[in-house]
Amino acid sequence: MTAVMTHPIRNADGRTATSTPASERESTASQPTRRPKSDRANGSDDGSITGNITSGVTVSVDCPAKTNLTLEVGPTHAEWGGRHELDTIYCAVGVYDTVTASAKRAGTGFSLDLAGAHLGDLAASDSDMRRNHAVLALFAMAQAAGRDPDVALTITKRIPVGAGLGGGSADAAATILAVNRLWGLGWPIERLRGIAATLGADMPFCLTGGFAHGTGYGEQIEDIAFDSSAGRSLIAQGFAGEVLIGAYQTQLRTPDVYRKFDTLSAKAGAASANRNHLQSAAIDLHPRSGQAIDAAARAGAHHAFVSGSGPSVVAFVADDAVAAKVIGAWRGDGLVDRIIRAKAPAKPIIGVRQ
Ligand SMILES: C[C@](O)(CO)[C@H](O)COP(=O)(O)OP(=O)(O)OC[C@H]1O[C@@H](n2ccc(N)nc2=O)[C@H](O)[C@@H]1O
Ligand SMILES: Nc1ncnc2c1ncn2[C@@H]1O[C@H](COP(=O)(O)OP(=O)(O)OP(=O)(O)O)[C@@H](O)[C@H]1O
Repeated sequence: MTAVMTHPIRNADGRTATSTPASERESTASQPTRRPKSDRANGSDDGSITGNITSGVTVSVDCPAKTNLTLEVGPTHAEWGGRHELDTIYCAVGVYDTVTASAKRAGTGFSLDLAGAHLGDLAASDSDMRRNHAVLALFAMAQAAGRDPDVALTITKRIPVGAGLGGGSADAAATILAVNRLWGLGWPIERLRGIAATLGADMPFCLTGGFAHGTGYGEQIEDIAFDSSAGRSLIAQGFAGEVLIGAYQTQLRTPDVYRKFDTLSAKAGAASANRNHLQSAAIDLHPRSGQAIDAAARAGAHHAFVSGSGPSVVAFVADDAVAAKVIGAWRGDGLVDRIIRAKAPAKPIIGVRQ
């Protein structure tokens, strides 16, 4: 489904919606795991080039999904809106949403065109495009830059929605990177992270991807270079290479999973034994995720766990033979609804075309 929503900022009534023909939906669905083509020739990954390059330019950002290789959940903090203290190792996984941004005529506001075969609750008729994470990111950038958000955004979604894979955060991060380039702002990544942190815990990480250590409520990011000792250690432990994502039609709401975590922790009175402290809560809410983890482990996956707040399951596999066994187990017993193959760790890719 493709929805086109137009919200001129000075005239909030201009809202239209259209449907995409089935043939187009299929073509989107047929390439969910392919690494997108990119044009890296125009600058670095952080979008840090300067100059006024708005007119006739389309900036395209392919932003990967995220998972958490470890996720330790601490106490809540009132000053973070009741969010929990976290200590996490983020890893970007190479299933990419593509966000494009191009300038619109001054004063005409933004538009959002959303495409993809698996849009989850974004496809609901009452879904408010003004609350889309990409649009919130556009507005935050416009406010910070003192500009009107006269930008046409398109999002091709491949990251499952409400799946614990940070899809909304990826789209917001992609929008921030795209607008930084489109408007020729050339702001460094630290400044972009500050803006992203006002929007969500995962968004600062999604600006750069790869591996990173996250603290605070998840927004304090320390990159882990692949060739650092921490990066080499993660790779040696098997947290790199081929990844299988077991995805579901069911979405889990992140606040519900944290709430369940709080309830379970209060009952158990002890920290979780899992690398992902939210895993038991996600499995409690969605038992098939637990069955898929067990099956992947039996089939020989290096690591299999709930991704973030779930319900998706991520399995790192050493080679095609193990991948085939995991896929066979998942399909044979109907333990997941959809399987996506990807590589990790991944990085956002920025392209510019005239
Ligand atoms: C589960 C993770 O994806 C792991 O990286 C994140 O903790 C959630 O990231 P996110 O969706 O970007 O989080 P936010 O949009 O900031 O918060 C959504 C909701 O998740 C819960 N939340 C999130 C982050 C955090 N450190 N503690 C929380 O309790 C809160 O209920 C919050 O209202
Ligand atoms: N661009 C977007 N992509 C996906 N979801 C979005 C987007 N904008 C808003 N949302 C809403 O955000 C909610 C969470 O979707 P998302 O795919 O980001 O989940 P998630 O990966 O579980 O999030 P996280 O793990 O970061 O908490 C959904 O209910 C969805 O409607």
